[in-house]
Amino acid sequence: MKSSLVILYHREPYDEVQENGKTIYREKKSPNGIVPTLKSFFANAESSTWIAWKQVTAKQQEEFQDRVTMEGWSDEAVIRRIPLTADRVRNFYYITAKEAFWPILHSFPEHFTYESSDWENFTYINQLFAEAACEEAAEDALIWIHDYNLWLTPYYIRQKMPNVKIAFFHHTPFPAADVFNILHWREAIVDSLLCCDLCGFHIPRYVENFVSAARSLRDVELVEKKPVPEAFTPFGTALAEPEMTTKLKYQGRIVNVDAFPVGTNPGYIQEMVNKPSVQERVKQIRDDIGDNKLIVSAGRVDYVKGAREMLLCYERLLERRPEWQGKVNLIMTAVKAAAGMRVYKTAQSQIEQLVGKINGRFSKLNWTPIVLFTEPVPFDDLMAFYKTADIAWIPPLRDGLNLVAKEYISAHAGEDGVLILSEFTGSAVELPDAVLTNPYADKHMDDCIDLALDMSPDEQKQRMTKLYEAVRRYDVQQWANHMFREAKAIVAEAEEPALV
Ligand SMILES: Nc1ncnc2c1ncn2[C@@H]1O[C@H](COP(=O)(O)OP(=O)(O)O[C@H]2O[C@H](CO)[C@@H](O)[C@H](O)[C@H]2O)[C@@H](O)[C@H]1O
Ligand SMILES: O=P(O)(O)OC[C@H](O)CO
Repeated sequence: MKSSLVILYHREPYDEVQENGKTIYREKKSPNGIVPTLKSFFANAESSTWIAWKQVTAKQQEEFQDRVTMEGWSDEAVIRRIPLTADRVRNFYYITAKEAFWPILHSFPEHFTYESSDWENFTYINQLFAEAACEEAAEDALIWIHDYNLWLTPYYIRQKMPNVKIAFFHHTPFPAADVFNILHWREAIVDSLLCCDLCGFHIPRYVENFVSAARSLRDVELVEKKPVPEAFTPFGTALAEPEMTTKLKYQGRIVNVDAFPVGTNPGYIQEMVNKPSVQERVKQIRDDIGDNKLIVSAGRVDYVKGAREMLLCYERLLERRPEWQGKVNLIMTAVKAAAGMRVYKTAQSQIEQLVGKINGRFSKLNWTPIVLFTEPVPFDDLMAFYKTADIAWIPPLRDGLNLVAKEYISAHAGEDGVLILSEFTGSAVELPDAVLTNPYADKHMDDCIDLALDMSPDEQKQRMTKLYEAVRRYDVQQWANHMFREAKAIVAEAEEPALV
């Protein structure tokens, strides 16, 4: 049976492990916010397919099962796997995506490496995804593609299925045109994105960046521009935009562009936080640290995440305000996206060295300033950290959105807590009641941690109530609904008789 919804995301929605000679599918452990987001509505969807790659050996390839279903999910939710050799995965994901595209997307051109990239392999794998999508999709299906790893799939799909609906969502930032255009393959990428019916981004700034990149390379007509929706800050912060393009025209086709930031699931997070096992963990942590202030900083190891800037600021805090020595604890998670990525080695050793230095310098027999986790933390523990923490410190130099901010807010349900959030995360333009910080400015970082540590319970509640409202108003279901609504509107638009 063909699917009415086909999702393309490069990762599979589960970890496949062998236990006692049997294949077991387990919840993913990696610190990736996209898989749980997509899974939350895919698992119950009717006639849907998720397409991902799967690394295989030559032997595994012989008896490879390309379509699987998950226990507890709808039988009509199928996972279609594309078998790839280790070499292809390495060149596609570890190198071309992470060493060439990632630094450009996050405006770190100094990390961009052209020589090692394998564009041919990238194109080939994108073609495989496109072919699989066309095999799975019904004529009137919606094909929803996620992230830059699959930048070229819209082009190949459009060639085979000229009338199918294609939507693309960017989970990362989209950089300014002068940074994007460093990519040698920029025309092919833009041509492919212009084959979509809808190109979605987290925030208006990324939409505008995409539009200016597209217009710098192709003769694209700007059809419609509007003031940004109320949910976004229109001015006054680093990523604010007052207006946003909503429609482009290229080679006779309309390309809708839009900003709809991914949401979290506040109800589920509340349920998790209130579980007896999590409550017990919260109590344990509190018993361990007493009245100390607890700061949590959760995320993956990445030079874009601002871990170095945060650690240096924390060190300055302990120097500047020695009264906090022994009175504050920082729990930090810095987990690799996948094992063996050379691009993150420096970032990881920098974090480990700095943590070692700060702990070595300030620890007392009964107090260690930082506890660092470099392995994935079980979800229950993460929830307990969020709930216990007086402060969540989220300092990225760049981040598409940042779901940890929304998860922390949800865990506190508008009651208490302080969120320090970098202005360079997409979520900053949705969450103006956070303590917005500029991780490029030491003094500003210092002022923000002081403000957070000294904030009165009244001010905490006032800010967190508004933050919780924002997170609940636009949760993960709203995000998916937004997308499906737009897809429907596209059909209606296409079916409207032409004006004569
Ligand atoms: N130590 C740990 N162990 C286990 N899990 C952990 C963990 N630390 C964090 N996590 C979890 O991992 C997720 C990370 O979320 P992010 O928003 O940072 O997304 P991510 O970087 O995967 O991807 C991208 O997609 C998302 C969603 O679109 C964007 O917010 C983001 O900017 C973009 O890079 C969170 O859900 C968090 O709970
Ligand atoms: O590195 P991954 O596989 O966790 O994926 C990265 C996301 O797609 C970033 O937006």
